[in-house]
Amino acid sequence: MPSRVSDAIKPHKHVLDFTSLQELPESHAWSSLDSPSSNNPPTAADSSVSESVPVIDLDNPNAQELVGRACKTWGAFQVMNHGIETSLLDRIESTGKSLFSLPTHQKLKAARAADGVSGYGVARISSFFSKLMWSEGFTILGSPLEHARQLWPHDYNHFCGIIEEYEKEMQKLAGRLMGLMLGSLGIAQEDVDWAGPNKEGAAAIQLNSYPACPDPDRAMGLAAHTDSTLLTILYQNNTSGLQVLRDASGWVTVPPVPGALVVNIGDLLHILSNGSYPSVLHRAVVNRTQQRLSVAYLYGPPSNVQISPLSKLLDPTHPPLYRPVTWTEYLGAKAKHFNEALSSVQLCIPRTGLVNQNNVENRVEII
Ligand SMILES: C=C1C[C@]23C[C@@]1(O)CC[C@H]2[C@@]12CCC[C@@](C)(C(=O)O1)[C@H]2[C@@H]3C(=O)O
Ligand SMILES: O=C(O)CCC(=O)C(=O)O
Ligand SMILES: [Fe+2]
Repeated sequence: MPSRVSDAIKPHKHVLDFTSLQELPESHAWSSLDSPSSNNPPTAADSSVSESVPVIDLDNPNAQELVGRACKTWGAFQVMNHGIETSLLDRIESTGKSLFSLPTHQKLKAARAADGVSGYGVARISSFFSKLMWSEGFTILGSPLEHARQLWPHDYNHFCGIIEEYEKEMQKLAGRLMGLMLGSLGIAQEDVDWAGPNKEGAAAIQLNSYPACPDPDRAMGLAAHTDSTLLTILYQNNTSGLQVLRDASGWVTVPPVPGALVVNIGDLLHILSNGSYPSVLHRAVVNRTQQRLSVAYLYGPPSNVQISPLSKLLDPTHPPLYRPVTWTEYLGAKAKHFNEALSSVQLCIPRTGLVNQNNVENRVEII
């Protein structure tokens, strides 16, 4: 076991053997100078907030209306009766745990390539910060087979089987949630050609592990970000850590609710809804005693589809606020501009807030 911080960091430029550390290394100690204020670790004031993200029963006949309200006001909610078997959630949790408990040298055999998306490594948003995050992740885009073979040369099918089943079930749930979200905007899912029944979106799975941390108040599990997705479905184990930013209340913890899944709005739904359903800034904080595990299902449109504000939501007083983008193009903008990506695809808005009513083509004009 390494006794010095430098030894614990050595195996790979940015991956720590977290278990060997008794104190927080400087490389992982966040202060207000290291990040914009919205990224600061929580303060005592944050935990005094009483409001919390809505928990919606999908069997409730008013589910669509409740989803719409949550999307408008929170950008996130939790769902119950979502149709995903508890045993599948248990299996994804335990396979995630077994992945992250492999020795560091073994995990590094499946390291994400510098120009790649899939594989093991630190949070990809790390490059935007001077300090490192107290977490490790494993991203799956497409088949996990090659990486699974490197992690478990004799037993890779077990992992691949669980991932395949998880993807299939999550794809169904994501389609159902898209239907509710579009319905709550007054739009039939069938009217959006790439979102109709039997159409499959694209998706990635992100397994996150946040080890117990010797100095949680100065560490950051995953810094504040929005997802580039239409929507993200997050399974979190029974340890809290996820927080969403609510303008009036600051950072609000999304407590683990047994059997529930967290849903959050990503930037592409923000664009599609012309800003009616804003993507939500969220982050993960860490704690002193327990490892936390989360699994994000990042759901987007088929990669070649151009996403732009839905025409039914537009009129001369509601001009399109964003230009069309594909998911691939938007991920490029995110990699370059990070949390400024959404503004990078924003169209000019009238300075007066008024639009020339005679402009029948919905072109935005500054008057
Ligand atoms: C499809 C994707 C969304 C994502 C980038 C990725 O290519 C795969 C990982 C995703 C993730 C998960 C953690 C937070 C996030 C911002 C990141 O750095 O990697 C998201 C990306 C995203 O939504 O932009
Ligand atoms: O672990 C969490 O609670 C958040 C994870 C997350 O935001 C992500 O993977 O995009
Ligand atoms: Fe996220």
